[in-house]
Amino acid sequence: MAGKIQSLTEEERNHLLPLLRNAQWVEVVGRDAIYKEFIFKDFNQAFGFMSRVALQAEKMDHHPEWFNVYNKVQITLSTHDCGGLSQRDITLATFIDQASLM
Ligand SMILES: C[C@H](O)[C@H](O)[C@H]1CNC2=NC(N)=NC(=O)C2=N1
Repeated sequence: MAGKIQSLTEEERNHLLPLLRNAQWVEVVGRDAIYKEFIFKDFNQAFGFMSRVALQAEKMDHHPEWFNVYNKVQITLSTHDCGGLSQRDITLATFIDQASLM
């Protein structure tokens, strides 16, 4: 349905993962996924952010695993269709970082 999605190559990882780490994304232990925690002023700010991400996720047909309590949003990104990180996770992570600044 979603077509063939390629896992990131070693070369792509060597290039991209340092950039993600600079933006406070971390590699999940024991799983090919990335994780970041966002803290906002209050629930309204957190949920506004989640709404922006949700609309983009639907557009991309690529969805975050996330957990929210009040002003905190914890996000894990991975591509189920390839069992690990793909370019889609990088694209969504980049969008998420922009959306968190709005
Ligand atoms: C059927 C549907 O297109 C797929 O299940 C999509 C939906 N959203 C998805 N989100 C994520 N994170 N990974 C996927 O592989 C994925 N696949």
